[in-house]
Amino acid sequence: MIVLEGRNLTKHFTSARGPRGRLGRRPPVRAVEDVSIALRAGSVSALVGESGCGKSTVARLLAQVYPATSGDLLLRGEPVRAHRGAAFRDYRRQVQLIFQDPFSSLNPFHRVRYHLARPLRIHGHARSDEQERTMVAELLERVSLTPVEQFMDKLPHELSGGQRQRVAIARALAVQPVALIADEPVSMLDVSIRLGVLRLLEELAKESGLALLYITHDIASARYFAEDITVMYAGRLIESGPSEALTQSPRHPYTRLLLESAPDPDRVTPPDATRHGEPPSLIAPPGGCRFHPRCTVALPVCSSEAPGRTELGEGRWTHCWQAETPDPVAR
Ligand SMILES: Nc1ncnc2c1ncn2[C@@H]1O[C@H](COP(=O)(O)OP(=O)(O)OP(=O)(O)O)[C@@H](O)[C@H]1O
Repeated sequence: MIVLEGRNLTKHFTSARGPRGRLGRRPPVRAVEDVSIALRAGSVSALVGESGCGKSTVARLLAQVYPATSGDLLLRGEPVRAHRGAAFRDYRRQVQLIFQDPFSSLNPFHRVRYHLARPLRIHGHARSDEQERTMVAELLERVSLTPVEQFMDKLPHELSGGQRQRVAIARALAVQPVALIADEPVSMLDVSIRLGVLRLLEELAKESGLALLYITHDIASARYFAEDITVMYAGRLIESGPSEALTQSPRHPYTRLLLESAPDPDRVTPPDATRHGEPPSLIAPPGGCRFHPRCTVALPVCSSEAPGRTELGEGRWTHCWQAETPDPVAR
């Protein structure tokens, strides 16, 4: 069941720097253009792309941290219209965000107990002190911070990075959301503990029926954890499909580049993500397909017209003029 859906989401920011145009206005940063994405109950989806491609902006649009320039949100199939008031607050409760840096999202002066009890109180889930204590303990157990008594009264700085991220996850769960958007949730954590936090998120999605969006620059981890992957480049979606199929036979040259650049223990020479150049500016993105200046198999049409969406069957699609060519790179 689709829990949360963004349809044709577009976000243009007013840029604070750069030259002004003829009317004295600065051109907008076209951070997100025409992004459609659907999250399913009990399922992990991944949104993958390089730094600056607009992933965090998509996360914030889905969580309604700020409004979209255009496009629609649907929660359980119902269009979301409230941008303030009780219905808006309820939406913000149901769609929770987990950030990259758990330290900055926890108040350094408050103990773990406070961080978890506060949302329980605000949303009326705990009606007595005793119920609150029980619920805080349950939340800590759900994120495997046990024995719970050891963690209740800790301050954020007394916890490891992984433990802090688990507290942030528990806090998000406290308000009983239907969707969780995890924006690079492990990229600031020690490599040795990343797997544990990702497994926890996966378990929570499966057991609690949460719809989980895992946002990452690391397509290798997305392949491992997510059922489906959507790839983003310079503000636009370029390819999507079931993780295994997409990573086994990528159809967009950019997805192929991402896979080639991903860490691979069997490869002798180190990968070079910038082999085909750098991502473009989002103030003046290239015309046509935004990837064409970096694409090794670009055709003349790629620089003049943006490719529409080609359905490839079995839940796969891509935006590429050569979508139907089996392997344009190998030609
Ligand atoms: N509030 C803002 N005002 C102006 N420009 C912004 C704002 N937020 C993001 N941008 C710009 O929008 C583009 C996309 O940023 P975003 O943070 O969504 O990318 P990202 O893929 O999440 O990158 P990273 O992984 O580095 O966070 C960038 O060019 C960024 O500078």
